Amino acid sequence: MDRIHIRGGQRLRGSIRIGGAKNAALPLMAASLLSEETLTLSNLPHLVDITTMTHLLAELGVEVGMNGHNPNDGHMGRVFELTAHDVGKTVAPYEVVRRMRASVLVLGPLLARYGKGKVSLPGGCAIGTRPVDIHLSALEQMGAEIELQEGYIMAQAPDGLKGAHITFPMVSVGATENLLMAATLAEGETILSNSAREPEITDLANCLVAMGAKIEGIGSDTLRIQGVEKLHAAEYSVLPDRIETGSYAVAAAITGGDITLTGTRLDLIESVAEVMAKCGVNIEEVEDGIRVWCDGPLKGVDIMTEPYPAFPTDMQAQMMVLMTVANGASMITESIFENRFMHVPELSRMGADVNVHGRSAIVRGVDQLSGAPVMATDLRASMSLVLAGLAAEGETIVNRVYHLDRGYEALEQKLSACGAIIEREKGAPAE
Ligand SMILES: CC(=O)N[C@H]1[C@@H](OP(=O)(O)OP(=O)(O)OC[C@H]2O[C@@H](n3ccc(=O)[nH]c3=O)[C@H](O)[C@@H]2O)O[C@H](CO)[C@@H](O)[C@@H]1O
Ligand SMILES: C=C(OP(=O)(O)O)C(=O)O
Repeated sequence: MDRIHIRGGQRLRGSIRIGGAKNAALPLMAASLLSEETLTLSNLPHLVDITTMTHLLAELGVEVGMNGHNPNDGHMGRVFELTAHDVGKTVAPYEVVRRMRASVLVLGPLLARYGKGKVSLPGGCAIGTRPVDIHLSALEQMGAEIELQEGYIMAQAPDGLKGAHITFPMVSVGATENLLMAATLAEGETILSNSAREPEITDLANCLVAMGAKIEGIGSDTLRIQGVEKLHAAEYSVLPDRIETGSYAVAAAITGGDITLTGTRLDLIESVAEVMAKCGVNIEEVEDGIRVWCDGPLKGVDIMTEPYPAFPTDMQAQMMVLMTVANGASMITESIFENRFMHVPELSRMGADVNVHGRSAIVRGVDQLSGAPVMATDLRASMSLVLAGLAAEGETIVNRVYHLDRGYEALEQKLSACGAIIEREKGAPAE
């Protein structure tokens, strides 16, 4: 199992290229199941989750052509050509789904295209129970018959999916994506009210439109979809990763550094930039990206995670680390997931002063974090430990790096190019 060694205390300076968004790329790849023609996706990031989705799609009979980079794209990401010939394979097995919850996003497309799908229940994970009840009951409202058997979702719609007016009982990114994809090929009109509005959903909707789908209300919480008979070939470039952008923005701030993040956009991280500005961090838009620098003291700011456009839960752990070295106290409230403070005990081992009370954490800033061996528990918690390590005095060793590889491409290379002392130890003995 790999580990990451970091020697903290370097001011990071330089430039980091932001990759395509993992959380946009995964649904976009699933969307290839909706058409027998080729979906060409560019700016795909180099991540384990993308490999996992590739394996799942191959399992479902999708031909995946990997075409290297697109020189005209302006991005460094990979280009995949995904062709879902009409092979009718409809089983997403446990062995793949257990590695990545986003696998459940194949269910809507399978039902819409083939009228059936058998997808392993994803189960919970370190950050919460994460049920898929909202996905299932919404698909039922479109005429799907669904049973749970031996850990699998067995779904069928022998007469095809029918348009429906669905009001989601709570905002769910995955349920909005699954239903949006399903509705593109359903009979008649579907209205999705109380939809999630994350930029990754807008990206999916825009790609579906490029494939011939009829969607109105893109970017709003009400999506109106007129089902069509078939979708066709399209080419689409994945939007920049706003969470990778925010994470490296924190790296610049916490080290008193100055980093230009290229291939990304300020409007994607507005709520994060707002918090950072209140905290005393400088952020400005530059050509092809943003510049983040910090040359003064940091100030504690309160944060509440909520659905987009509010502050994203996927930036909560990283922002908490910034607060651990800011002046004063901050209250961080996590309203999306019930168990997303797993990084707190590890940060405390590095000298942070954080107290968790239910869904809120009180962070009291300290002068200096100190390096320690720590254990990563989930993707963003892992990044928070890397960020803490960059600011800490001495050496930090982050164990269980496989979480990071799900969501951060070339992490050590990107950070060391800005002066970080960071190294991966390959195949360290199991902890
Ligand atoms: C691959 C991907 O894009 N992952 C993102 C997606 O996850 P994901 O799509 O799983 O997150 P959701 O928006 O669905 O979850 C939000 C909340 O709704 C609950 N819920 C969700 C569905 C359901 O059927 N029943 C239910 O109770 C969840 O447990 C959670 O408490 O959005 C999250 C919230 O922005 C992000 O943290 C994840 O990084
Ligand atoms: C929680 C995340 O991902 P997933 O939904 O794939 O677990 C994340 O990207 O922070």
